[in-house]
Amino acid sequence: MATIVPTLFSFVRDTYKGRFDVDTFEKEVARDFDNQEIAQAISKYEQEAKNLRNKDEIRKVIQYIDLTTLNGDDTASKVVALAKRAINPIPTDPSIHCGSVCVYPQRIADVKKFLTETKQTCHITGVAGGFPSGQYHLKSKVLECELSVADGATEIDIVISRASALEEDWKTVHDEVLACKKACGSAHLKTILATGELKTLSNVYKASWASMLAGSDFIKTSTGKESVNATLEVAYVMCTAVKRWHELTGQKVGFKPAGGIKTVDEALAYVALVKDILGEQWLNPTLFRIGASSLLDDCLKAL
Ligand SMILES: O=C[C@H](O)COP(=O)(O)O
Repeated sequence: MATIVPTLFSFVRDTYKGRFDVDTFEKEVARDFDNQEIAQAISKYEQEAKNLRNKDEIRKVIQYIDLTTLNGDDTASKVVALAKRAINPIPTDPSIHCGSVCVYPQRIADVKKFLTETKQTCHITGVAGGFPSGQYHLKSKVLECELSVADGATEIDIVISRASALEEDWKTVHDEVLACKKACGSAHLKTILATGELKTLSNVYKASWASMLAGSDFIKTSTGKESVNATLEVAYVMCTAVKRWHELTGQKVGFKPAGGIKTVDEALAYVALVKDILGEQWLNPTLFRIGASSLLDDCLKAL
């Protein structure tokens, strides 16, 4: 029975793939969150982070990192230096690699060229689809995904339309993610909810659900450009949605907190949260990443 139920749900999901039924969606996402319960869970995760702080866990954190630079003054030499760091973040231990190197679309080809010339491998994440605001025509979002994959990105981080989310137009949120998913081909799609702009936890849950329905391989909290980025509170809500999705479909969607995570202690609190809500099986770079530009520095200091 345990295996039949996910199979049946997978059948239902696949039958309706690409179609968004508003009534079914509203029924599934109608739920409240108990702020007190979330606050208690968060203080437990912060406490557990202190217990987790050891060299083995820090090495694991390094492997979760999507090592990021997303600046207007990024150049080929800067992203190549970052890729070298992502491939060998601990100079004395060549067995450890970051999850990926994460750059703007115009810099993807620079990283790809370096990897080809040096015969090295590393996942390349390209932010695309109107990153960071999402305030662009769908055609250009889709084109950006296609061009990024053509340049060598193996993973694409897109943003949802916050305008549509705030207008409760979840069908448009879903349909845009679906269009980008198709444009990504075999590249993994991580969908950024930009939770700091979604106003309510209920919207965070709905945005998570619409993104997973549209085929996202990961859901990600933030771009790093909002005034409020990753928080344990939104992580709790997003992982609850990922858990529910897994119960219904048998599919494991990844989770990526990103933006403002700078210290080992902060990163380990997310590790404790994922372990508690989704289980140990999520704690590997296939299902858990941390988007961060400076976290690696603190990890190396702590080793
Ligand atoms: O996706 C990754 C974020 O943009 C990184 O944000 P951060 O610079 O605050 O670490």
